[in-house]
Amino acid sequence: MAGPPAVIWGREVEGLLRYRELVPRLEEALGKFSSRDPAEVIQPGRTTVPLQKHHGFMGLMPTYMENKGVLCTKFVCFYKREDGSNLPSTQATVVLLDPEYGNVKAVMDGELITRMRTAAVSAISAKLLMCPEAEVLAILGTGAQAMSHYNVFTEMFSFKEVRVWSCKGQGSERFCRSVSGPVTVCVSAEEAVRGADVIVTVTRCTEPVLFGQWVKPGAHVAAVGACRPNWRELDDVLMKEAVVYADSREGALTESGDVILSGAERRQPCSNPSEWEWKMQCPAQLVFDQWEAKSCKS
Ligand SMILES: NC(=O)C1=CN([C@@H]2O[C@H](COP(=O)(O)OP(=O)(O)OC[C@H]3O[C@@H](n4cnc5c(N)ncnc54)[C@H](O)[C@@H]3O)[C@@H](O)[C@H]2O)C=CC1
Ligand SMILES: O=C(O)C1=NCCCC1
Repeated sequence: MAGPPAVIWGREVEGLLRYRELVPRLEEALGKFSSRDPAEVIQPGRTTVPLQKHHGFMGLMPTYMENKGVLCTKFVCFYKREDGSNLPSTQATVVLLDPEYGNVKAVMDGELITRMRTAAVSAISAKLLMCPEAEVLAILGTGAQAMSHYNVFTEMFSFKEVRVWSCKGQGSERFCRSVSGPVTVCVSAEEAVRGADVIVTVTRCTEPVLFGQWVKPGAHVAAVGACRPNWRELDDVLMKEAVVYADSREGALTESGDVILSGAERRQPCSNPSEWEWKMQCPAQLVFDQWEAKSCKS
């Protein structure tokens, strides 16, 4: 009989995860996912259950990597409510199973894993797509994702300035206290993004906060927050002007309100894969993984 699963919670996860190890692992996993070889990665689109009464959703995210012998699933709950709760608006649990017998090997707190995984994937997209001379990073949002994005982007790249903005200044003070480097707090999203080389959108808004007319040509946008088909962070102008990339065409077309509602033109998969084999190209330059979007305005 299999022994009880290891339980890896909070601080223990914190002590184990480092971007310098996570980023190369994720790059490898993204490459395998893009190869569409079922022995490498099987990752169906996520199943999402609305928690209407609580203004939230539960997503079930299973993955199997046969060659690596990894079978796992994440359960993630995310909420839109503003009830003053101290609990994070995104909570997750990761369950690791033995693929041979199905017994549970480990149960892990997935909150930090979600924060770090998401930010690391945005940073990987920037590594591949942003202009190498990028100097200014702008982050829209000041919550958990904003902090993890600040951490990995400043660890991996040398920006001269990092700007941050949040709706009604919410959370800006806490953000500045929590991050370990310099940051400029902006009074409007426009002020934050004008002239920025890299823009990260990590808000919980459902209407556009980032407008194409503010974004400088060649800027790289990692649009993370609008992960429901009726949520937006980017306006139609940006979506139509940029070039859109996705590593899961299906995921982007099922979950990304920015892709679905903007009516951005869809082209056939490109035949010149870079390090990842991008599966979708649109006139705007946006990268979408199953749960997020990144863009580069051409
Ligand atoms: N693509 C992905 O893989 C992931 C996406 N997300 C999504 O990213 C977003 C941010 O997540 P967290 O940082 O964990 O949330 P959070 O609750 O910690 O932070 C949300 C931020 O958005 C701001 N905000 C809320 N309403 C706004 C509005 N109307 N306009 C502008 N700003 C507004 C808040 O002031 C706060 O700064 C959420 O929508 C979440 O669902 C989260 C994790 C992974
Ligand atoms: O982990 C993810 O992927 C999430 N996507 C949407 C919002 C919650 C977390």
